Amino acid sequence: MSTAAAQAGGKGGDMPVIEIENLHKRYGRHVAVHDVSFTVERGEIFGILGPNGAGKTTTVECAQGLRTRDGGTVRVLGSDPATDRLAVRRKVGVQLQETQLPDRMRVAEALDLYSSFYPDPADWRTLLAELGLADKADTPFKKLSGGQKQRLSVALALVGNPEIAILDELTTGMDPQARRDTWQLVEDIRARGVTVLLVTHFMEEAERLCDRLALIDAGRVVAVGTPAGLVAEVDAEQRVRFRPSAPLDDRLLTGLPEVTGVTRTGNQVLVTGTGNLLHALTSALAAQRITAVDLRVEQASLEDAFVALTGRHPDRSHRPDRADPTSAAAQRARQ
Ligand SMILES: Nc1ncnc2c1ncn2[C@@H]1O[C@H](COP(=O)(O)OP(=O)(O)OP(=O)(O)O)[C@@H](O)[C@H]1O
Repeated sequence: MSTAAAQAGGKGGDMPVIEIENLHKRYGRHVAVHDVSFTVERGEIFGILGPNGAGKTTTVECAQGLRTRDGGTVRVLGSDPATDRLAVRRKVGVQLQETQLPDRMRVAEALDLYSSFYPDPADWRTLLAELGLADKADTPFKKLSGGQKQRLSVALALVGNPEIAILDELTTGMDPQARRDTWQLVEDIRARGVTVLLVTHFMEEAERLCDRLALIDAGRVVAVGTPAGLVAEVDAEQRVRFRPSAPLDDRLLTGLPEVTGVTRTGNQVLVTGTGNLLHALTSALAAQRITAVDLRVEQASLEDAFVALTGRHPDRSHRPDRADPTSAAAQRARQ
């Protein structure tokens, strides 16, 4: 393990690398970020999770000094990005939502250019090899596949040897395999000793990658915690799914105090409830000599927690197509 990675492992005692307190940002009369506060510790993968338009990108853009905040305080590695933008930019690698390089620019040219912005750039050839792009140095940008473009954008974010990498919707538009490969990439970035601030609207991504996350909805932080901690905070219903081995009268189940609902799909029964649901259910079935075939207990997920906290599904409210002309990114590009 590198020294940086070893340092990254020790979270206790260090000052947070990012501190955001009561951040407020308006675009004209529209309040994009009402009140956002969270801190990111050195060496963690910290997620900002929320639906389309929640204010995630605005928040990280304020942290990078790309946007001027209207209220609150922001400290990144001890500096205020609003007044000390250069210091922040040198230490923070940014993978933009939609990296667009000139079509004909070759991978090596792009990396040379980005390297020239930093006082102590990484050896980009090593970086390319690590990202599986070693043989693409002479390839023009437009000839890269979607996944290769994404990896190049990660290389560009890392070429300045940053202490923090901000990754915004890194896996949007990827197929499941490419998404999994990219998750590995994010873990590799952290293993290099880089703190990762990850913006996402994918539950599974947040649950799988993030040490801690802030759930953001409509410009406000709804909760901050570990994925497991957030799930535990919400007293979500338990769900048990099975096929009865013999005809079953629903009233046998609905009569149990632990059961709050019974629904059927084909020959499958889904029982929701609280307390010691599984025990109550299997005992009641056993008394009727009925076996629960293919019995599955479904754990509450981060999605359940999000829905319980906000009443909304973060994935569903997100547009599938980032080229949507009404999208926040498109609006930003026009301004
Ligand atoms: N430049 C801008 N001018 C006006 N309104 C904007 C601008 N940028 C963002 N907004 C609005 O501010 C709100 C927050 O947008 P933001 O992009 O920060 O959200 P987000 O959570 O990152 O969503 P997305 O996934 O679409 O990027 C949205 O209502 C958006 O339409």
